[in-house]
Amino acid sequence: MSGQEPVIVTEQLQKSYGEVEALKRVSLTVNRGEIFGLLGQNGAGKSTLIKILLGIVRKTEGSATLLGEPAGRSDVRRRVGYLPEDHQFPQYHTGASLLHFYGQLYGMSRDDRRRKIPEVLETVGIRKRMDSKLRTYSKGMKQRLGIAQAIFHDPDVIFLDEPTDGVDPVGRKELRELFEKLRDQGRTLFVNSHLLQEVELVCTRVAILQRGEIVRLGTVADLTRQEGRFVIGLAPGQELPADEVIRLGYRLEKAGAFWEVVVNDPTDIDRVLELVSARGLKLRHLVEKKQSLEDVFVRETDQNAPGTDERSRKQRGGR
Ligand SMILES: Nc1ncnc2c1ncn2[C@@H]1O[C@H](COP(=O)(O)OP(=O)(O)OP(=O)(O)O)[C@@H](O)[C@H]1O
Repeated sequence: MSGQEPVIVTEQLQKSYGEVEALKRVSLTVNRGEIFGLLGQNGAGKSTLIKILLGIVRKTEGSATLLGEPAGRSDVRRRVGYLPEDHQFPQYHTGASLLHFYGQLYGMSRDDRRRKIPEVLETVGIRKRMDSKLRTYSKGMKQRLGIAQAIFHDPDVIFLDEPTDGVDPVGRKELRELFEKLRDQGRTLFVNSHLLQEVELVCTRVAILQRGEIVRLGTVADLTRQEGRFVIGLAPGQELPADEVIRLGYRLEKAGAFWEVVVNDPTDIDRVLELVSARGLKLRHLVEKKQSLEDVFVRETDQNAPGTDERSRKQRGGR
């Protein structure tokens, strides 16, 4: 059952590596049954946040709890799954032997492992290759195996760093469906991804981290809404009375068979609709315009911001 049961909570979380302030008073709550997306440029602090929650890195100030316990406690770690970015599993393993290895680490019995290995590999779509060596796996198959490793012990919270990296579009869709299934089972997913379209499709809420601070936090629907910008379509051959709409004080633009109307307050669209009705016109299409998550991200993250990672500046052309 999903609801308002906090699973990940950080309050005024701060982390410094010497002079570098990687996280500055980050307060965030993720509830049970959410697929939460963490976005940010290289060096924004995403990995630091995940590593503190996993108990790999120590916080400097503030608090971080996972499943109601201070982050990093060993009993909590057993209830957490983690897919690291750029994981390198030893090539001599097969898919099955790798999961035997991780299952042992998780304290699962031999019988349990034997029963669950084919099941979980079926779930991620690589069961047929369970006895092949990893050196024969494609990048997408390795990524699916990484996800199998992260969910093998039925964790309540799953951290996924770039989960669909190297997976083809059909595979990405299958993995999205898997993530939704895990969410429907009441698990909480915390996803770190550069693939903003992916995040937009699968995440319920997202946070944009910039230079250690959360600059935007909300549902994908809220972040991508363009308040007061509507697209209107009328029955074929009908024309919106542009002069009258402009006289109401709104902006109007024709876009193909549609009109884009910009009103001051979203409820003002009712006045345009009244006009449509009063002129005997037939409304066929009305939507509030959206922007992509990528647009929001690019606007929020100043590409030349000082303090972003040297590496990311180089990737952008050495500025
Ligand atoms: N062990 C460390 N010692 C010193 N500085 C560090 C260390 N780890 C991270 N940093 C710095 O902290 C800041 C945040 O880094 P972090 O790895 O958390 O960012 P990120 O958002 O995960 O980046 P990426 O998308 O490139 O993985 C960066 O300025 C980075 O250089």
